[in-house]
Amino acid sequence: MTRVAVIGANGRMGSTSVQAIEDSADLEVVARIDVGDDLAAITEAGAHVALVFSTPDVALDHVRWCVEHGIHAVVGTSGFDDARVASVRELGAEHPGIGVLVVPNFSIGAVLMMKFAEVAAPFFESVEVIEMHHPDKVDAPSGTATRTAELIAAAREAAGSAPLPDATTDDPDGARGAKVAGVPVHAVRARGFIASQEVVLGDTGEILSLRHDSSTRESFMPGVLTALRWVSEHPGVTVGLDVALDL
Ligand SMILES: NC(=O)C1=CN([C@@H]2O[C@H](COP(=O)(O)OP(=O)(O)OC[C@H]3O[C@@H](n4cnc5c(N)ncnc54)[C@H](OP(=O)(O)O)[C@@H]3O)[C@@H](O)[C@H]2O)C=CC1
Ligand SMILES: O=C(O)C1=N[C@H](C(=O)O)C[C@H](O)C1
Repeated sequence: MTRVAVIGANGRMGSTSVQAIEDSADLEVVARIDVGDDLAAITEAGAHVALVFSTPDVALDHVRWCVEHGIHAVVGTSGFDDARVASVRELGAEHPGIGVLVVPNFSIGAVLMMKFAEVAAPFFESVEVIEMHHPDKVDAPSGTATRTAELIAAAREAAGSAPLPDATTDDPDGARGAKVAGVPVHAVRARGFIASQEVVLGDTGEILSLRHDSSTRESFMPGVLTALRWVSEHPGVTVGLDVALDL
């Protein structure tokens, strides 16, 4: 049995993950950490792997604590940007046996949507990302949208694509969205959504829409379990579930 500590265990994703881990045959929850709990409970419980679903303001501290204490970490918290990844990578060099897997989105469908967007991006003149989430989400744009925009930008740069066409000169209220790696990203927050994203690719006379919807948090659980099984066998810092899925 792989012994798992869940950090942010009382939250929406933490509590759903606790249930999924308990329902699996080969993983067990040995520590449930939330606000006010001492992280020492993780080592005292003999955890092998920590699943981090705490809030973006504290997740880096949690991951660093895990690496320093010889615990592999799967990071689900959003906002884990390049600077945070670099900080963990630097720390990880002092703990070479430890694996850290940062996963912007655990849903297999969302991972495929990001991959399809990366493949398609150089073939279209225009591309924009629209992400839609529940209004209790604290960060925008979503980690998924940020990762998607970065993958799109890298694919277009590698292919030598032209800049995205846009004649807008007057946009005092930011109606054209945030620019992530140069790609427009639009964030919707509305009751009824869990997590959705549409990548709109346009060229003369055609539009390709790549849309993914998670309507329950259970949609993330196969990816969470895959990541927990994968991480201890893969030392170093890895970004994206696509790597663990051999995509
Ligand atoms: N990678 C993926 O596929 C997915 C990622 N996410 C991301 O996961 C993160 C969590 O999302 P969600 O579960 O909806 O959010 P929640 O706010 O429901 O859960 C976060 C939990 O972390 C707790 N927490 C806050 N500070 C600490 C601390 N210092 N120590 C321990 N626990 C702490 C919170 O407690 P309290 O409420 O008391 O502050 C809360 O219980 C977000 O960044 C979200 O974007 C979400 C869905 C899928
Ligand atoms: O907060 C959420 O709910 C989600 N957060 C992640 C993100 O920011 O991309 C993953 C998913 O979109 C749900």
